[in-house]
Amino acid sequence: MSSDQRARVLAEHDVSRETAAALDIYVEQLARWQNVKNLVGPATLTEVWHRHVADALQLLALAPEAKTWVDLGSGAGIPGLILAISGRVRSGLKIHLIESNARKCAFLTETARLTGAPVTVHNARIESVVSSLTGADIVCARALAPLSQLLAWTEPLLKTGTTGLFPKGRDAAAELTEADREWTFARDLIPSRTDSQARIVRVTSLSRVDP
Ligand SMILES: C[S@@+](CC[C@H](N)C(=O)[O-])C[C@H]1O[C@@H](n2cnc3c(N)ncnc32)[C@H](O)[C@@H]1O
Repeated sequence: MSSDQRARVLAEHDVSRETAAALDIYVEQLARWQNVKNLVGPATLTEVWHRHVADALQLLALAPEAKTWVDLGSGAGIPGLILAISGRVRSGLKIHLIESNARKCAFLTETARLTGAPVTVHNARIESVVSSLTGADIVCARALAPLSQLLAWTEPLLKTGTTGLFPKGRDAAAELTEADREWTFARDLIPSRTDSQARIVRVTSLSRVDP
């Protein structure tokens, strides 16, 4: 991992020294657990600041007032745990991390404890807990499922006022076309700051297309 990359990401996102220290703990933990638990694609570890930290931080800037977040399929905490570490000084911030894999949940719980990140880790399947989280300001998910599946999982939230922020790669347009067959929703396509081909799809006001 290059220290240039770290410095660039911290400067671009105006990260305080305290938050940088907490993000360092996250990166160290990721490397330590990766040796035995294989949490992220091994090739991405050398670019963790750009591929994972910066990719997550750009979401926080899109919803600066949001207090309650839900991150689906958190894996190694991307984006949810990184957001919680970075926003932990914001009063009232709470991020729910939903992850079905127990060893990933152990990583999330331990790293949240070490960094003071305000998270609740749900070692559960999305479909069994998401309905209990209505009222959240934001629901997000990276690298989990096509948009139509994300909308199906998050329907209870997105039809009751929650905003969806879904980072997508170059297939965003095709995923929107597919989702439009079943769903009606307002959307913005926000250019990603980490990949010129990628988009963050912001979704509000979801309802099912009338049969
Ligand atoms: C490809 S990984 C992506 C992890 C992370 N969001 C990222 O961007 O690196 C997808 C994660 O979602 C979890 N997952 C998949 N289906 C799930 C479900 N129905 N409920 C909860 N977690 C799920 C998997 O265990 C895995 O950790």
